[in-house]
Amino acid sequence: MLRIAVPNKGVLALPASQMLQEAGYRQRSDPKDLLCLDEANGVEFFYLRPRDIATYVGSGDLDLGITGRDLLVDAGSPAVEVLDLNFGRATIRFAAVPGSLKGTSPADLEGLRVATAFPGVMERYFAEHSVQASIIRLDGAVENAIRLGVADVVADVVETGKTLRQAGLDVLGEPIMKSSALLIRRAGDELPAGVPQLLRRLQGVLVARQYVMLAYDVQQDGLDAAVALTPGIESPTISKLHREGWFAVQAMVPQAEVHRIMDELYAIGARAILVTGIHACRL
Ligand SMILES: Nc1ncnc2c1ncn2[C@@H]1O[C@H](COP(=O)(O)OP(=O)(O)OP(=O)(O)O)[C@@H](O)[C@H]1O
Ligand SMILES: O=P(O)(O)OC[C@H]1O[C@H](OP(=O)(O)OP(=O)(O)O)[C@H](O)[C@@H]1O
Ligand SMILES: [Mg+2]
Repeated sequence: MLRIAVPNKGVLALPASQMLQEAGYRQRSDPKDLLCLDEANGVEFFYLRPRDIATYVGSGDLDLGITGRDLLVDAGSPAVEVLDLNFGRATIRFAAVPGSLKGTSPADLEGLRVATAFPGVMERYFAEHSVQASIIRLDGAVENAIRLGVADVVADVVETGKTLRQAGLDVLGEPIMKSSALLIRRAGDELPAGVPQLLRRLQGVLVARQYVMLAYDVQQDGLDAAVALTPGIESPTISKLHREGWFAVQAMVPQAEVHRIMDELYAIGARAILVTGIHACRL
């Protein structure tokens, strides 16, 4: 039985469970449940704080886990990324009252007090940049630390930047790190049986979310140009229409580009251009 840690609360909890469900796994029906057995797939899911997940996986007590890259680095536990799950995207950034620091380079933080919920990430960062700063470890609402006189600078999660703006702070310099939700496992261990199938399923969900299926009709003289616009993954499917000289084409295209591609197909004479979603796939 594969044992997998899933965030029980916070911003990663819902998208993690949704992704597992889309991959065909059973998930808890009650948000208070801390365990869910998916007997049919041979997996047991444990719902844990995302901050603790790397610890359980690094110790080998659980086979796999879903957590943020920043939380994995912060834990300093011997766990590594298996797959980027493409949700929970955020950055960790420095922020301060505008004009309160000498500059925005790492050296400008020398001797300052930095409040953060990511002390492990910050220790690594300061060691790499040979900067001596004092790290004030807080649990949350870190932006308040400057106003309250506890710190000169904060290092916190920034997604939209709204929280910082509302606190009257400006980001400083480049992001300290970019994070997203990852599937992680213990470093150095062989992958347990059942993991390759789980990976194929999750990759199937990632692809299904990023691609759509495009179908259209085009005449013989536009076919080469149309195929160049929609090369698909292997190659597009082309079938003859009943009407002489016309063809039907089907290909997967990236969702983000579908409207540009439809415009260009239309311009070269393609018609009856239809887009449909993909629910799941194995490539
Ligand atoms: N807007 C966001 N706020 C906080 N964390 C975010 C956000 N977007 C993505 N994340 C990621 O989510 C993870 C933090 O999840 P966690 O559940 O600990 O935070 P939370 O949702 O702020 O919960 P809590 O504040 O109750 O601890 C990190 O990996 C972080 O990078
Ligand atoms: O850039 P934004 O989109 O504003 O999001 C980032 C903010 O959201 C999170 O706070 P949360 O609401 O989880 O409170 P917390 O600080 O108590 O964890 C995070 O710690 C940042 O403060
Ligand atoms: Mg938070």
